Amino acid sequence: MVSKKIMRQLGRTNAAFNLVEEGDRILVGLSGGKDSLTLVHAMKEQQRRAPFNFELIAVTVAYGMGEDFSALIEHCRSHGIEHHIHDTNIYDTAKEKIRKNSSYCSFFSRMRRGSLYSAAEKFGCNKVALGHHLDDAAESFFMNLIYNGHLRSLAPKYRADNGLIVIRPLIQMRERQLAAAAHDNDWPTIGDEACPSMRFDVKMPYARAEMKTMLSEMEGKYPDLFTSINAAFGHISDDSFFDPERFAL
Ligand SMILES: Nc1ncnc2c1ncn2[C@@H]1O[C@H](COP(=O)(O)OP(=O)(O)OP(=O)(O)O)[C@@H](O)[C@H]1O
Repeated sequence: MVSKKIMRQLGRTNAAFNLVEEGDRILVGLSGGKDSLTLVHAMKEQQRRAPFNFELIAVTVAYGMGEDFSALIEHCRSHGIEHHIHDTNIYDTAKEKIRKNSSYCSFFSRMRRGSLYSAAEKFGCNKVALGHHLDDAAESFFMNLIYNGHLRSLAPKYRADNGLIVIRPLIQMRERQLAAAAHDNDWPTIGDEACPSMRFDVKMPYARAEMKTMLSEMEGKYPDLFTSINAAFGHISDDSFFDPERFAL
């Protein structure tokens, strides 16, 4: 069961950004981690409660490295969640294509996103739901600020180049809330070891880990940090920066 608090926040985020709409057929990206498992259960509950109809299917992208998804398949079956494994050869492609020193994680993330989009087409879905949360949005924001010189985060909803709408229903929730949901329900979660980048002998993505540490130190000092980040992401004075395209005058 997904907590009332999560369901309430899901409802608020949905209402604010019009995420799920009548007649949608939504592909939920299910890695089997705590976030996407919570997402699929929360959306299933939302489907039961919504005064309008929409469809949900969960899809797991397999990288072609002999993953064992039997526990995840059984979990979905026993909870009445339509679930498909989308087979790919991303792992082999990575071995051939990846440039030296490029980030394995971002390579896999790009390839996986492409596969999720093809799966959405194959299953006739108009939206793709991802399990990113507020901690992800804050980490992305600071990574973009510090490493790329770009003010940028993760949108709750956007249209991809191919026309598909991507939604992030958990984007205003804390990672620890989602971890607690998975733990309290005893869901069989797949951890980071499932990411194929772990199989390559390269530097791990330190940047994100560093941002996590930095944010947790800041939160120690400013306990309301994430409440403020959530508010700030919704209050943007874009004419107060230096972007010539955004000057109000
Ligand atoms: N192998 C996969 N198959 C389908 N969807 C995926 C897969 N990996 C990630 N996703 C989707 O992309 C989102 C973001 O992926 P990311 O790798 O940042 O998170 P994650 O740490 O895998 O999250 P989770 O706790 O859900 O596993 C996930 O929440 C999920 O919706």
